[in-house]
Amino acid sequence: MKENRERILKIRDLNISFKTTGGKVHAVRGVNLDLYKGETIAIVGESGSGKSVTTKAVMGLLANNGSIDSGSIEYHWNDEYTGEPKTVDICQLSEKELQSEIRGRKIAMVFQDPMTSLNPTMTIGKQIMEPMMYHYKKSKQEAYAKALELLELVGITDAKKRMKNYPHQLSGGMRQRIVIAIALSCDPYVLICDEPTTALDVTIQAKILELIQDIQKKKELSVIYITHDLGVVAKVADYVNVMYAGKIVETGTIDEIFYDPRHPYTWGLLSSMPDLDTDDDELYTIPGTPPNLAHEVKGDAFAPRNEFALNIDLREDPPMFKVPDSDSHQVASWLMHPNAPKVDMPEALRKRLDKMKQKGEPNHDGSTTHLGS
Ligand SMILES: Nc1ncnc2c1ncn2[C@@H]1O[C@H](COP(=O)(O)OP(=O)(O)OP(=O)(O)O)[C@@H](O)[C@H]1O
Repeated sequence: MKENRERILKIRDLNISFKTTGGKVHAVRGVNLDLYKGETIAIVGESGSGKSVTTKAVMGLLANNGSIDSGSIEYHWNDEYTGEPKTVDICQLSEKELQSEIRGRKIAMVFQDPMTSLNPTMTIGKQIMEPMMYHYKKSKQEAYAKALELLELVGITDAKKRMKNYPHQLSGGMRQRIVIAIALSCDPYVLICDEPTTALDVTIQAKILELIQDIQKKKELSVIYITHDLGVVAKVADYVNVMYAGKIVETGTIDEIFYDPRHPYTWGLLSSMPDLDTDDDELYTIPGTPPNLAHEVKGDAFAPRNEFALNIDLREDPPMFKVPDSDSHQVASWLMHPNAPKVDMPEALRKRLDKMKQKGEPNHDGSTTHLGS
């Protein structure tokens, strides 16, 4: 772990619900999360686990039927002029403050499908320039010059010509580069990438991830990835947060989550991750389905799907247990209680993870060195 890490986001006990015709959906249940300057965290979990809702709350972008019932999302920064440390709770800001202070300017988001974030009727140039003119009151000339710079940064050649193009004239990979350029146009400190490569083919996916990593290094950005894809996580993340039914059930460094996972849900996710040696037919799927969050969850929400569930799981929600000898690894499972029976991860997964370790995966910095070295 790096010394003198500078915390930029601190989420504590965040609870979010949505009013629906089927009742109140408790989508995010007591989430704690930290993000430090220049670092990358990933939030992983099955569909509906609350990944997007959590990060949308960070942007102050919850749907109209949603509300933050309790908790805080502190954003920390140093004042541009005085250098003084400042803190704001994003949950307490008005829409106007969110628009002028946070969204785009301090925290920007890249969504899965570039076509949904680009305006099909507006040229690329205009779409990159507008936020700068709005947020920073840049003149047209300044915004134009910066837009060219940004297009270069995201690896788009012939930038002047591209500025005049409309989104449909570009390939999927190029469009995602444009979306990244727009996200970076107001020099945010945090970039949230929601499944940024899912809609792209595999070779383009790798290029976009590399691009985000390059830019991150150049600009000391902090990045949050939301993804189903543990392969993406392995390539990019420093820290991983595993989410299930609105809760973070395991958190740790990438090595801890990939080589020493403790939560049976994390075991399931890792077992169901495709790799080059696995025939798709052999892939494991976690049995059952996540709970309906419109109903109150009693005990551990994962218990009905957990072959290792204990009696207490049916009655009480487990707290976060610290894994001994680690400052970063925590697990919400009663199996971590000192009096719990000792349960090891499934043998097939152990073998799989050992094989990955031998191969030097996860290879999140793009190098060929083994982790932990
Ligand atoms: N506007 C809404 N109204 C009602 N329920 C909602 C709304 N938005 C999200 N939810 C519910 O909140 C829960 C968490 O959704 P969320 O989109 O955060 O999941 P996710 O982990 O990001 O899934 P995915 O990977 O599919 O995007 C789900 O049960 C979802 O149905």
